[in-house]
Amino acid sequence: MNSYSYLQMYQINTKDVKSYPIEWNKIFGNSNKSIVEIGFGGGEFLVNLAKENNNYNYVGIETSLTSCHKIKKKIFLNNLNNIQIILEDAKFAVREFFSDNSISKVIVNFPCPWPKSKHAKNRLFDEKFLDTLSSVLEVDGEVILTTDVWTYASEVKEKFLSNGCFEVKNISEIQQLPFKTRYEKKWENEGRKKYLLIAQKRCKKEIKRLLEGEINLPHQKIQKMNFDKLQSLVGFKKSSKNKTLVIKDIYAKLDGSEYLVKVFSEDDRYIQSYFVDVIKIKDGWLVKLDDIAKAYRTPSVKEAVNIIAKELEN
Ligand SMILES: C[S@@+](CC[C@H](N)C(=O)[O-])C[C@H]1O[C@@H](n2cnc3c(N)ncnc32)[C@H](O)[C@@H]1O
Repeated sequence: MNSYSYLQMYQINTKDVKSYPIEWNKIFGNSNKSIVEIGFGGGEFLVNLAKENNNYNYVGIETSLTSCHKIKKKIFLNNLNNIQIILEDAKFAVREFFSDNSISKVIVNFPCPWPKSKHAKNRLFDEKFLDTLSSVLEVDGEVILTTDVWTYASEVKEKFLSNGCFEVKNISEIQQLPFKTRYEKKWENEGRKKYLLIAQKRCKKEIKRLLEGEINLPHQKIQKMNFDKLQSLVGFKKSSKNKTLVIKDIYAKLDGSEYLVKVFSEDDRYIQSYFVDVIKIKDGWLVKLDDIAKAYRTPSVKEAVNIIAKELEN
């Protein structure tokens, strides 16, 4: 193996999964429960945890590609087979990729508290995410949060209490984490204190997932294309309660046999940008989600394919 081959390993390509939620026990080849770390940063905590206790499967979720590269190197150097990582927003990933009652612990070390109200939408622990946690954690499963901001710990505690499905077991100052993280060091150097909050699941809320079961490539066939409509699709916008889609642009193949429609869409605050392909076939046109620039087949993505087909049908 050359020195960078590990970059192809340990990461689930979540857009290529055949059905959701992901069957983690098949991936790990055992029946262990999962421990999930959100925002693992340099990966120090998750890698040491996985080294110490082999009775769990460990899944790390990050939005930073650099962090994913860093942890993969550590997993490889430690020869661990009990960690997989996901490059994705944790609010989406925890809800869509984990089944009910399947996680033992969710660990979050030093998340950004996003204190300004204009950034509130970036905060991890919102009402919907707490509902997700109540669903995916096993009974008595725990959320373990470490933060350097006391007001943040107190706010999150209040959110857990008002959710009604959690008992807050602990909220206190701690001296150190079992394994030091990069941000723990950083805040220690600045003389900041550390606080630990543990919330334990007591009951479960029903949640609605966007991706569930087998996900087929959305497609529609049309007999005859209205070429005037094709041009006017740019700028098309449709919004409903939890879905928005906007057609941004259209690219054509020189011989006119294929068009790529660039779409932005949003489901429940999860934004995706992708292409819908309109291709000439023997007896008409095929409108389908382009399978190269991958997108999750969420309700708004399926709707985009249907709307484009309907608008273009002559
Ligand atoms: C302040 S750093 C803490 C990193 C690490 N836990 C530590 O203690 O050193 C927060 C990390 O969370 C990640 N992050 C932020 N929002 C996220 C989200 N919605 N889903 C997954 N990771 C997220 C960031 O990329 C960043 O690496």
